[in-house]
Amino acid sequence: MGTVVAPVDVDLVQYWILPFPYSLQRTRAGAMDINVVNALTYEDFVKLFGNVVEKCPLISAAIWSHRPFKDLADIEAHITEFILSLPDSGKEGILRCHPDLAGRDLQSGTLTRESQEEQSQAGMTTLDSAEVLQMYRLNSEYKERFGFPFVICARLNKKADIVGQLSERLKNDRAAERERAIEEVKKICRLRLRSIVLSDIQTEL
Ligand SMILES: NC(=O)N[C@H]1NC(=O)NC1=O
Repeated sequence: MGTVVAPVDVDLVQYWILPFPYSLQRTRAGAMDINVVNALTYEDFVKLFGNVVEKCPLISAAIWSHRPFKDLADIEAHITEFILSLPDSGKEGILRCHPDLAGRDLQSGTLTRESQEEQSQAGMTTLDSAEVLQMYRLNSEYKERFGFPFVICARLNKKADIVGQLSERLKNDRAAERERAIEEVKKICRLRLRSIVLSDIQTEL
């Protein structure tokens, strides 16, 4: 592991991120020790950050080349740059890696851990049967229209907002909606990154 360089006015505490065998060190103020992240092999980096964009470990594998990172924001900036450099088909590919909200993966228990937590936080796991049917119909209509699933940062939206936005965004044209959905992917990514390295800090966008 690399040398730990800490500001003089903070204590470093050991911080375990399960199931990864690393103790990332952080300051009392919550700042990540970027040196520890920069010392990760690419295998471990991808294990740790591989799902910050849902089911797209290629992105963290790609941005590992940009080490050393200055800080968490720098990692995020490289992820954003990578996503924005993709052609439209690549951006739509990223969207297609996302599970529907309240969809088949949720019903069958096959969501990723992150997505399960997010969907649960947004109330998607406690819908009644009429609400599940409503989500199914809106998701199907959306996919039929755009060819990719409706994506929204579930941790920043409650059930009613999600239904409202799903209906509203159906009115967009495909290009505008692709960009809108990628903005949501960036928000999801930002919160996932923060919860990996700053799990006790309240986050806001
Ligand atoms: N479809 C969709 O928005 N999926 C997601 N959103 C989110 O915050 N987590 C997800 O899996």
